[in-house]
Amino acid sequence: MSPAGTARDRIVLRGVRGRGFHGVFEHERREGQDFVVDVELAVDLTAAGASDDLADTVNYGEIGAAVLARIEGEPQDLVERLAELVAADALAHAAVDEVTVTVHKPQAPVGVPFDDVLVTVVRSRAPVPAVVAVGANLPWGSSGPAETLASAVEALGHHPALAVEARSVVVESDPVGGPPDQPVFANAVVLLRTALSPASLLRELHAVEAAFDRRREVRWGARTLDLDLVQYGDPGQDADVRSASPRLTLPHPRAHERAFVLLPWLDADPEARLRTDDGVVPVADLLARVDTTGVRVPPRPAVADGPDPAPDPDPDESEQA
Ligand SMILES: Nc1ncnc2c1ncn2[C@@H]1O[C@H](COP(=O)(O)OP(=O)(O)OP(=O)(O)O)[C@@H](O)[C@H]1O
Ligand SMILES: Nc1nc2c(c(=O)[nH]1)N=C(CO)CN2
Repeated sequence: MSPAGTARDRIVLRGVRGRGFHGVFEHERREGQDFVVDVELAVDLTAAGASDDLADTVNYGEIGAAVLARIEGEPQDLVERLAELVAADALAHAAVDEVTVTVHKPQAPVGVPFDDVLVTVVRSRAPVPAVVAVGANLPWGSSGPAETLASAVEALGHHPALAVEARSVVVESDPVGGPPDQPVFANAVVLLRTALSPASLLRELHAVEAAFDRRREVRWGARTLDLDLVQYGDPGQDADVRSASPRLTLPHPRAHERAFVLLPWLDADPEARLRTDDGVVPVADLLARVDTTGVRVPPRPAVADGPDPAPDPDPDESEQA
């Protein structure tokens, strides 16, 4: 059974054939032979089925071209290695949750009559860090925005495919953009770890929004809950996913200029870094560049109960003394 949140739909490309120079023996490296590759991708096809838009799925032509480039590319000793490289290429697509790759080597030097020799690898994603910005400025039932954020983070923590690693302080922030006269926002940032693909993670975030009655009527309008995927993967290791698709843009295109994201993010992770047009920049530096006047951090609760502080001297009495 697929792990929770992992796509059950499939895109299958069979029999991509090319001449390669992979193999352990010198004559294989010199003369080359045919390699045939099958690829099966686990991708959620719901959005593409509804929109009829190629941007909502994985283009099998791109997958085929990448497979052929690997077959014809740098020679590897083992078909296992070739399969591993094809699998890694497929998992670089933001919509792919899992991949199964079979490499056939029908002219392999087996030494006996045979039909085919093949290896199959099944690869899913290793868990990676992801950063989610949460916001709310409408009540949800009897719950105020800050309470809703706490419940939403709890819901994320209960998801079997998500681990909540840290959560920030909840800040109060003046609305940025959107219709005038909106209520103030509660904003926070959550650090997750997940093996879901970016596309599946966004789908699960949307499901949590829907559970809190999120409605999309006006751009940047008031909302009971908003969950934005700010970053997927670690840019410090050059291992973050970049995507220009309007359905899922990564990193989030406005995070670097939003004090209501940067300030709580720095609270949750003082070492945080974000990829921007200027490269990978510490969030502390980005925060220093933006206007933070509309974002208010609640006072920290006292560490321990102690005696009440001495009252301020009454100014009238001091004057009389
Ligand atoms: N990184 C991302 N995180 C969340 N949604 C994204 C992202 N990139 C693209 N989107 C798309 O943006 C669309 C609008 O999302 P949403 O209604 O949450 O926007 P918003 O929160 O009002 O505005 P903003 O994107 O400026 O935060 C969604 O349908 C989603 O597919
Ligand atoms: N203060 C504040 N302003 C916003 C927010 C938000 O979460 N907080 N979200 C927006 C769209 O996501 C637009 N404007």
